[in-house]
Amino acid sequence: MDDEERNDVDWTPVGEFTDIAYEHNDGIAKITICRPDVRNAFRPQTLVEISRALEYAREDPSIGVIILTGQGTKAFCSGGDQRVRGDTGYLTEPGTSGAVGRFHVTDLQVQIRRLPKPVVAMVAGYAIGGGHVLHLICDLTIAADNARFGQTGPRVGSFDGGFGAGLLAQLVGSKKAKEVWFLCRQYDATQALEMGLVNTVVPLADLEAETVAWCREMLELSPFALRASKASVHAAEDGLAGIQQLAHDANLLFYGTAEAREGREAFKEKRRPEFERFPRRA
Ligand SMILES: CC(C)(COP(=O)(O)OP(=O)(O)OC[C@H]1O[C@@H](n2cnc3c(N)ncnc32)[C@H](O)[C@@H]1OP(=O)(O)O)[C@@H](O)C(=O)NCCC(=O)NCCSC(=O)CCC(=O)c1ccccc1C(=O)O
Repeated sequence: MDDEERNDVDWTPVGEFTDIAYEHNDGIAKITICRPDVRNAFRPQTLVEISRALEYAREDPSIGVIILTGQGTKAFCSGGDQRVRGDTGYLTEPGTSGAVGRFHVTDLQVQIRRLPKPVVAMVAGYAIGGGHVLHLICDLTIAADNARFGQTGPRVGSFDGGFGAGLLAQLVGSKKAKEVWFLCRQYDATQALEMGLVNTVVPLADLEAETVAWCREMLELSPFALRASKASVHAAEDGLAGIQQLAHDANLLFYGTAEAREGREAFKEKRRPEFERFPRRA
């Protein structure tokens, strides 16, 4: 199978992008990093575009699940594009005197983590460095049998003390996470499955069909229960930010009750709310 032979679904492209493709089909959005010449390394533009696409998918009520992937079969993503790395972070206009860089990926990681719809990493080939962290952040990972995983930070002068270390340690244990970061080895798909890094490993030829099948299974389920399940898993892990997400989701539901509506209507009608009509539940 060559690089262009992975499409099993009749995807509809949406929007104008340079570094990614945004497509959808029947409730599923697919975001593809399209920089295969650099193993789908991301530059700031790539991350800004992924962020925009995630926002489209979030706001589109017909979308229930989002797939994040890389173009071709050689890589999901090889992390930050080292050619545009400057002394102040990653640069939007390298070579411009006084250009100030930053880590655009910081906000993107949080966006994926907080996104109230499941995000599935569909990994063929390398998920390396910041690309490995991207798959870690996704809610599920479906790996092709040619997938290879690893961090390279200490080799290239970088580290990720946020989700890249913490989430990894939660998934594979502290000793193994240190091994991943300290030795910068690569792990094949079978090892990744044994470590708990991925949900399943499938033949490369079946990757998209299998990922879409997982997505369709989720689309059969209650969207709000999926949203609350994601927030519930993160509630303890993400501290107050995790509790905030779950609590605000609970408030979303509360808004639909007669009790909450009474508060809103009483305010608008400039009268005392009649909360005594509602039970003080045991
Ligand atoms: C991914 C490889 C293992 C693939 O190897 P191989 O198949 O043999 O292909 P190559 O011949 O090596 O590569 C082909 C071609 O692509 C170019 N390329 C590959 N990766 C990158 C990259 N990341 N940036 C720029 N260019 C890349 C490569 O140079 C070749 O180009 P030619 O012109 O054809 O020579 C292997 O390629 C590899 O190991 N790549 C580097 C992986 C890496 O070190 N990535 C960067 C890690 S650091 C990072 O991702 C920063 C992320 C981040 O933003 C961050 C933010 C906040 C806190 C922490 C972090 C963090 O560090 O994660």
